[in-house]
Amino acid sequence: MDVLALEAKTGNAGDSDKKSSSRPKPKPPKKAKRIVYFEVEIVDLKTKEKLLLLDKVEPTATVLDIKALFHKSYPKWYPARQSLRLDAKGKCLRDEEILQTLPVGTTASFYFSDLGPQLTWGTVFLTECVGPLIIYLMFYFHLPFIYSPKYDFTSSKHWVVHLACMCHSFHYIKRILETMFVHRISHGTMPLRNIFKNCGYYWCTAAWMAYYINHPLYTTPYYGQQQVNTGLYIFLFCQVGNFSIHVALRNLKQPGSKTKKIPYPTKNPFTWMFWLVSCPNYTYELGTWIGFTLMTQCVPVAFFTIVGFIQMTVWAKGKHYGYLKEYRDYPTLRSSILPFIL
Ligand SMILES: CCCCCCCCCCCCCCC/C=C/C(=O)SCCNC(=O)CCNC(=O)[C@H](O)C(C)(C)COP(=O)(O)OP(=O)(O)OC[C@H]1O[C@@H](n2cnc3c(N)ncnc32)[C@H](O)[C@@H]1OP(=O)(O)O
Ligand SMILES: NC(=O)C1=CN([C@@H]2O[C@H](COP(=O)(O)OP(=O)(O)OC[C@H]3O[C@@H](n4cnc5c(N)ncnc54)[C@H](OP(=O)(O)O)[C@@H]3O)[C@@H](O)[C@H]2O)C=CC1
Repeated sequence: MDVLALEAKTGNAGDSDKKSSSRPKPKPPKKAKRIVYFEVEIVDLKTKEKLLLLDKVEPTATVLDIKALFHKSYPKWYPARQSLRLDAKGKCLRDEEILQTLPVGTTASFYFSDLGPQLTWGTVFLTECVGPLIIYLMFYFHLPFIYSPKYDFTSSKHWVVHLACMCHSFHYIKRILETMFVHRISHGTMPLRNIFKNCGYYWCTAAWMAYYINHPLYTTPYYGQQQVNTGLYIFLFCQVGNFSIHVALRNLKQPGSKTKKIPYPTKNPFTWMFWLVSCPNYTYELGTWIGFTLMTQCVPVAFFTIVGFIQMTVWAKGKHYGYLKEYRDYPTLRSSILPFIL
């Protein structure tokens, strides 16, 4: 059907200057344009066993189309679970790549590997953020069986404890809303194991932080109100900064698009950090937790800040080197996460 449609277009274009002649000349017979179909072989990456041979694949088929055809023969491997590569040691092909633009002849071999069970990104983000929100509040309200029974449902006498609860809740509500309304995430899914890693980290550290901050014997910061206020200002400043970067990153993509671009500062001064670092959202996230550590003066919060910083540094470096590799005109002043340092 595609062939016919193509021919009809070509035929019409040629006819346009013949319209002026009084006696219509007989049309030349249409030349059938031959589609060169591809033969696609799918081989198991580990065992090198041939799993499937697709013998008449359209050249315009995408990697996702091939995954769908493979899924028909192997129902347990739905497309999001499949990784296809051209080279056993190469990178996974992206779903939107087109067969005829790949560096293959008309016979293509793909190496298949199973990525394991997958979850949507939204599910993971929401689960990892709703948990800390609820867990923290359970400690804040002194639910039974957490502290001594005489403290059940009592309220702390320290203003900083209430402020910390507001800040913590605000942070996770912001992340939930951003997941729902701001981020345009391009990966459809991520490995199921991530939910255990991420939720284990977020939920356990939230409980650990909340236990100490809301403890009836909690000691307020050493430098008093001045320290709390400084921490609060840093926290709020960085929350606005982090949100501004998320909006700037969102605006780089059209809805539904997966195309990434070099992010640049916008009119919003909080995005000017893009002059100095590749991932200012991580820089602001770090600042948020430094502010919270200062405000609460609590060791588990400092631990959470350090682990998050290490993880974000690893990701930021990966993204930074990815930008440098992909874009020759990438701004050279930028570091990964900490201006001029890291
Ligand atoms: C008191 C108690 C304290 C407890 C403390 C515990 C401490 C433990 C420390 C743990 C720290 C954890 C910190 C987590 C902080 C989380 C913060 C967040 O909320 S961020 C938001 C959530 N984001 C993430 O979780 C990021 C997850 N992303 C990924 O994992 C990867 O992006 C990806 C695996 C989904 C894709 O990787 P990518 O680099 O984009 O793709 P590549 O093509 O380069 O592939 C690399 C490698 O991964 C394999 N892969 C790709 N896609 C998948 C997939 N969907 N499922 C499974 N595997 C996938 C691919 O095949 C490659 O494998 P390889 O063998 O190298 O070929
Ligand atoms: N406290 C902690 O320990 C941690 C907290 N976080 C928080 O979670 C937030 C989200 O984290 P994470 O998902 O890793 O952030 P990313 O910066 O990887 O992604 C955020 C969004 O921006 C998009 N994006 C990123 N770069 C580009 C680009 N060049 N062009 C177009 N779109 C782009 C992403 O799309 P795509 O899907 O295409 O990548 C995604 O939708 C962080 O900003 C931070 O606030 C994150 C890690 C650890």
